[in-house]
Amino acid sequence: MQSAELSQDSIAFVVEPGGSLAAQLRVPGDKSISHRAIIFGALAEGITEITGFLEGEDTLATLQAFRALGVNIEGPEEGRVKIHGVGLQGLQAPEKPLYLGNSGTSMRLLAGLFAGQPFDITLVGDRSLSCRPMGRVCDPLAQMGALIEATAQGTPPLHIHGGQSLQGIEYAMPVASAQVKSSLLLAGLYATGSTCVIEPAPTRDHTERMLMGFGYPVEREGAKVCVKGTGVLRGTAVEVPADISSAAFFMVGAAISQGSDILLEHVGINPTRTGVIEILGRMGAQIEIEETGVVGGEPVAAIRVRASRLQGINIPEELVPLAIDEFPALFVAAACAEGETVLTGAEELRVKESDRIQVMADGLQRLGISAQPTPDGIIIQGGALQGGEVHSHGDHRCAMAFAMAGLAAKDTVTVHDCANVATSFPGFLELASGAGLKIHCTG
Ligand SMILES: O=C(O)C1=C[C@@H](OP(=O)(O)O)[C@@H](O)[C@H](O)C1
Ligand SMILES: C=C(OP(=O)(O)O)C(=O)O
Repeated sequence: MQSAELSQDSIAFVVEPGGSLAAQLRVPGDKSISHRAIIFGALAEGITEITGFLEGEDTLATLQAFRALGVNIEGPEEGRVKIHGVGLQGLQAPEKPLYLGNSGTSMRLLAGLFAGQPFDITLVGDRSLSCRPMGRVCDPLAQMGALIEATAQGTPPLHIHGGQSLQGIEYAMPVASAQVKSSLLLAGLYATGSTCVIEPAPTRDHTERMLMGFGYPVEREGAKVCVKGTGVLRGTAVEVPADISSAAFFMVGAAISQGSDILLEHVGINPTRTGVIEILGRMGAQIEIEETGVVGGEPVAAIRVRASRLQGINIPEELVPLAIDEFPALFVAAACAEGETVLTGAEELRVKESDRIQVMADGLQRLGISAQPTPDGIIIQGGALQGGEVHSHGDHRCAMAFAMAGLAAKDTVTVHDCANVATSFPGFLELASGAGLKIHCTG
């Protein structure tokens, strides 16, 4: 698991100009849903069978964490995972600290779950995860009675002291974060009374949907979602749709390159995730959506995107949480659009796997685009992309966004530090190259 970190800086993507995307393809499984399927499958009574599981480093970190807690998990094999659930009280103390790699979702969700266990656990991460803020979960968890120590800066490692009795709280989140919401709901499974989270804006609701899919009661009233610590999870089948966050690179790539026409199959289009479709649509992208059903409580669709003439826009702030992971790709769309694109209200992007505003602004500038970072967003003037060397700073989403920029660039684009693409999108290079991106890898 640590090999990606050690090999960082050594893997670069090289994208030659002149490519376009023409293919019908399915990107890997949804990362958020895959994490949650492992967590709830482990906590359920009986067997859970997952199909379409994302075999990326982040979700494998969650899977390994539960193996270390004594849960028997078979697979993954071609996206199939079988979990022998141990029930809410069945986890066992791990022998050593749990390494969660690059995965903020694993660290924050598991902090909530482990706050309610009878034993101590330490959670550690890679260099990037070790710089990310954990106070946003540790503070409200402490209000519930949890005992968690972080560094003086509020960053990992987290030392979680077991054996605390948790009480439900009503918590109004200062940031719109599905990770914080989910962390508290997980702690709420072990708390007395109701645990309620109030969202300042809608965030992805996979936790709520999946809890209900496992037969656990969840109450929602407007912006407030509550659980009580008296339920039971029942093992079930979970089919994971393709990840709209991974599909987003192909949507943008097709929109910005002449002659492109791409069909993305079986993509999850949960309305709390579709900001990227809305934003690209407002920019003038030719997008067709054909809803094809509902799997595991999540709507899915085939998404077709063709080469488009994009216009710069002011991105409405209410769309920010609904497209939070897609902004690196959307910045590339903005760089290829006519006129100015302005993003505000997105300071959260500064505390992801990298400071995504700065990293993308630096890279786009190196490719000849005017990209002006602001404290909570960016102002991008569309223009002619040149070739050049850019750095992803170990951030998978920045790496894949820059790779797609190569479709519209006049010359070769080299993207450094791409090993972490495997955290969310194993096989990206092969899939993108098969679709028509002239990409290869060095190192
Ligand atoms: O709950 C989740 O699965 C996620 C929530 C989002 O983070 P925040 O909750 O910090 O916005 C997102 O950026 C992350 O990739 C996955
Ligand atoms: C922010 C992301 O993930 P995480 O917070 O789980 O590291 C992401 O995948 O873009």
